[in-house]
Amino acid sequence: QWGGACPPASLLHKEYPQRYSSTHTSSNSMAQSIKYLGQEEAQKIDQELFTEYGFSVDQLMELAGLSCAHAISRAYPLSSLVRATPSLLVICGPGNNGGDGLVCARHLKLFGYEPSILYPKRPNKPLFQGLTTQCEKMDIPFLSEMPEAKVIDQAYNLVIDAIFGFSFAGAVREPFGSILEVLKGSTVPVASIDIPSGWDVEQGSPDGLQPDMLISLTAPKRSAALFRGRYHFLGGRFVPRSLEERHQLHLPRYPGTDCVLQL
Ligand SMILES: NC(=O)C1=CN([C@@H]2O[C@H](COP(=O)(O)OP(=O)(O)OC[C@H]3O[C@@H](n4cnc5c(N)ncnc54)[C@H](OP(=O)(O)O)[C@@H]3O)[C@@H](O)[C@H]2O)[C@@H](O)CC1
Ligand SMILES: [K+]
Repeated sequence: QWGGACPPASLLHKEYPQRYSSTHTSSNSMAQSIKYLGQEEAQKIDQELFTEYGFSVDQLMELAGLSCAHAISRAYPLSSLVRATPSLLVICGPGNNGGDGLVCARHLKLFGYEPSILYPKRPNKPLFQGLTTQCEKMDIPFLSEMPEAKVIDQAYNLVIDAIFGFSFAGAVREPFGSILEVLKGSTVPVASIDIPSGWDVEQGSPDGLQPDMLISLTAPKRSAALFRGRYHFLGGRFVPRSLEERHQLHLPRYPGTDCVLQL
């Protein structure tokens, strides 16, 4: 099922009723196709948000990370956790996906969870240094190394995968290759931010990580059509309508004031 050059077209679109749309020209009962983005288009939209629309990275990262925390607390409410403490392991990579993970960890702490962070490759930029300090000041522990799979199984309710996002390419380099191998050997559910890490953004990965949850930011990427976990959420409710229309994203309408939506 993964071997072709591209996932079958039938997998790239899903039908969603436009229940909350007030401006769409079709009737409320008509279904609309959400677009699954290629890597280049995802990066182009990202750039347009900054250059044309005047957003800053930290603004969108805050909204993205906040929406991930909301989605996670919907799928795994505190009352549903199996361990005695509401412990979470958040693994952050070297790019903006890792930044989303730091923001998400901070909000989850405010929601009552007990996150710990593994952040093995830290960019030397004020944005990431600030996000790290905020987590430290909120008593979120930073681990010095990746725990073994059996330790993860005993200690944590959920792993949040904020290792790679839509700029990932090529074979996974260390230390992330070993980290992903450990995760594959663990039985704790994984919630992936934007892309299951290690997956090709468009083609997925047949023997890669198989997360229980995927939170697609802005719009799902093509590989999301191959996601087989229980929870697929859309987050990042910051896309201006004109940008959505230019790229024909056909986003489903978020309910009320919610910043996430289950697909
Ligand atoms: N508009 C939106 O939707 C918004 C999106 N946002 C978020 O940003 C994410 C995209 O962020 P991004 O562009 O910084 O890329 P991302 O994938 O995190 O990291 C790339 C880094 O990983 C590394 N690396 C790459 N390949 C590798 C390999 N094979 N093996 C090992 N390492 C590898 C490489 O680092 P290097 O090793 O070169 O230092 C590179 O710098 C997006 O998915 C979403 O989560 C929100 O924050 C804001 C609004
Ligand atoms: K990820």
